[in-house]
Amino acid sequence: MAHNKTMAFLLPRDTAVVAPGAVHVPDWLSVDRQRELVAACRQWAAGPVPMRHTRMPNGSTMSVQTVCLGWHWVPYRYSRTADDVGGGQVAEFPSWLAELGRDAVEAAYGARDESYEPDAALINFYDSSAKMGMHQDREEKSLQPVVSLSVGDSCLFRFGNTESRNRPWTDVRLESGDLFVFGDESRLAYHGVMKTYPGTADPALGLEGRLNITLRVTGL
Ligand SMILES: O=C(O)CCC(=O)C(=O)O
Ligand SMILES: [Fe+2]
Repeated sequence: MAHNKTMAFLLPRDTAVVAPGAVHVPDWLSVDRQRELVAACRQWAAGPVPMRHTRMPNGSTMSVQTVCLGWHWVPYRYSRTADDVGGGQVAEFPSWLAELGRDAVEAAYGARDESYEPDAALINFYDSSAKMGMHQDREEKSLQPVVSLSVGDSCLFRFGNTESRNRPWTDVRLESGDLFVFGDESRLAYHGVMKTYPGTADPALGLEGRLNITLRVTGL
């Protein structure tokens, strides 16, 4: 009762193992790093392949807008050229981003793995109404962990199980600067973004909406 709920944002959030191999590391990225990522995402979104709403096999489009690095993802495969958006060559996967991925895996699992070499990134932009349904990241031939970085508006991230898109799941609020890594037994767990919380981003980021960057090892 004495606890003042309105002050809850001042409390540091703890690292949490959400499921075996699935780790949430709050506030992992410094604000400077977040600003650098926002700038990088703006560049990637500008080309050579433009950011777009991915078209699904049934003809609908995703509410999220996406641009890829290294390999272009279309449901449900990777390719080197963006055949659904002009056919351009996908931008290179930068070595600094792979290094950030190794740092992320180390932060989540407590052990460094120099052999972790992500070669594909999906840059997702969520406007105030965008979300992403429960799905598995399973187009990769490798079961190396997926690294997820969040910048901008907070979101309600749902992390489920490997069997189906249904319960049990754990709801996690991902905030700007948070890291989420899922590998090992959780690598093929269903997950999704139920909603974002518009206007929760730090104004210092100069970003309206939410950016999420996932790093993957395609094994291709
Ligand atoms: O935006 C997120 O936090 C998750 C993105 C995601 O699951 C994906 O790109 O496959
Ligand atoms: Fe995913």
